Amino acid sequence: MSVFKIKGGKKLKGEIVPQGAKNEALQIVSAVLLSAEPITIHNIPDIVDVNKLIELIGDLGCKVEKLGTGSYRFTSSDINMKFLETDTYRKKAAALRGSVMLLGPILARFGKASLPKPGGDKIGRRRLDTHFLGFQKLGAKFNFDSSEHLFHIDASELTGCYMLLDEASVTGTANIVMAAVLAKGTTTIYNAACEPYLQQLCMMLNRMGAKISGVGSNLLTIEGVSKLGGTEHTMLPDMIEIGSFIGLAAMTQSEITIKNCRIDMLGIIPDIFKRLGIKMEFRGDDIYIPSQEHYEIETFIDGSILTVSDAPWPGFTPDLISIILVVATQAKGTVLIHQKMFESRLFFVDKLIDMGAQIILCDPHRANVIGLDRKQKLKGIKMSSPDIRAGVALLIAALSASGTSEISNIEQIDRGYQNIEGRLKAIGAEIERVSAS
Ligand SMILES: CC(=O)N[C@H]1[C@@H](OP(=O)(O)OP(=O)(O)OC[C@H]2O[C@@H](n3ccc(=O)[nH]c3=O)[C@H](O)[C@@H]2O)O[C@H](CO)[C@@H](O)[C@@H]1O
Ligand SMILES: C=C(OP(=O)(O)O)C(=O)O
Repeated sequence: MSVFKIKGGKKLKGEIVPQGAKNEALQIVSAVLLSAEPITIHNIPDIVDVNKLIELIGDLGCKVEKLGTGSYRFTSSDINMKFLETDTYRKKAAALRGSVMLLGPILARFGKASLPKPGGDKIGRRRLDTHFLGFQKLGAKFNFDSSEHLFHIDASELTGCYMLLDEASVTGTANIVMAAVLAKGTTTIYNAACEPYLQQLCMMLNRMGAKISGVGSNLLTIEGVSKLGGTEHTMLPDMIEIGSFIGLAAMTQSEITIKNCRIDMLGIIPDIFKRLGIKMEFRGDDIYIPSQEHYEIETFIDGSILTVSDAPWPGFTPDLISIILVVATQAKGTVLIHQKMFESRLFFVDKLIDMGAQIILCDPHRANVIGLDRKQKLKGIKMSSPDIRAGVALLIAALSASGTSEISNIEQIDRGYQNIEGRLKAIGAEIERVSAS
C-alpha cells in the first residue's frame, strides 16, 4: 500500500502527453478474442486495470506479445474455455469491472460463458441488466448463481434482432455489439451508447470484417458475419485524462500544453471547462492552457446559476464531474454540480470541505460549489481516495493547496492513470509515492 505525499502551492509548467484511453482499451482488448487472427494494438495505457485484463486474456490462452511501449500483438487462435471454470479466473475477473466485456466475444465465438460479479469503482449501484437483457434478446439464456456469485450464460446460437436498450450503457453496448457481430442475421440496437470508445471499437470491428453501420449514433445496425480477421488499431488519447489536466492547470495556475489531444473527438468537454471561465487555445491538435490567476463561472443566458450535469455521450461524461467540481472550488462564482448517473460519487466533497472549500452537498447527486476566487487557498490534509476520479480530483486539490497533503488508497488512481507522479514531476510538481507507514 502506498500513499502520495504532495507539497502543494507550486505552479507547474510544461508539456504533458495523455495516455491511451483506459475505457477504450478495456473494450478493444476484450475484442481481440473475436478472431483467431493476430490483432496489433498501439497506445495501450500501462495501467492496472488494462494490465489485469491483458493478463486475464493471456490466461485464457490468447497469445500476447509485447512489441514495444504500448504496442501488443494478440492472437486468440487457441482459447482454453476450461479456464473459465477455475478459481483463478473467478478471482481475477471479479477484481475488474472491465472483465464483463469478455462475455460478448466469448459468447459470440464459443457459445457459452460465465462471469463473477465484476469489480470496479464503488460509486453507487452499477447494474448489468443492459448487458444480460441484450444477450437474452440475441437468444442467450442466463442465470445468476447467488451462492457462487456467478453469472452463467448459454448461447449456442445467437440470432440478430431489434432491441431498444433500457439505458445507453457504455460497456453494455460494447458487449452486445461484440456478441452481435458473429450472430446470425441483423441486429439493430437503439439507444446504443456512442462514446468515442464505442466508435473506436466499431471501427476496429469493421476493419476485422464486421458490418456495423450507424457508428457514432445511438442506432447501430449490425449484419452478422461468420468470421472476423485480424487488424491493427491505435487507441485514442484518454479524454478523461485530458479533462483532468485542463482542471489541474486551472487550479494550480499553471501554463500547460496537453499534446496530441484528438480535439475532434473530445465532444463537449473543452466547452464545459470554458464555462467555468478557463481559457484555452487549440494549437493544432494540442491544447494550451495559460496560467490564470482568476477564472469566472458563466451563468446561464438568463442570468441563473450554471448547472453542470452528466449525460450519455454526446453529453458531458460522468467521469469528469469530480474534476469539474474541484476546479470550481477556486473559481469566481457558483455552480451546481449534478452527478446524475452515480449515487456515491460526490461523497468525496467532505475532504474538499475539510481543505477549506465552500461546498454544500445537497443530496448524493448534487453539490453546490461557491468558488473561493483564490481569496483563500485550500489547505493540505490527509485523505483517502474513494474512487479513481475523486482520487485525481483530490490530487489536483492537494497540488493547489498550501502545505502538505497525503492521499492514501492510491491504487484507485493507479487503475486509470499511468505513472501519474512521474508525469506530474516532469512539469514541476512535488509529489512522492511512499509506502504507507
Ligand atoms: C470501463 C468503462 O467503460 N467504464 C465507464 C462506463 O461504465 P459502465 O459501462 O459500467 O456504465 P454504464 O454506461 O452502464 O452506466 C453506469 C450507470 O449509470 C446509469 N445510467 C447509465 C446510462 C444512462 O443513460 N442513464 C443512467 O442512469 C446506470 O444505472 C448505470 O449503472 O460508463 C460509465 C458512464 O459513462 C463511466 O462512468 C465508466 O467510466
Ligand atoms: C468509473 C470508472 O471506471 P470503472 O468503470 O472501471 O469503474 C472510470 O473510469 O471513471
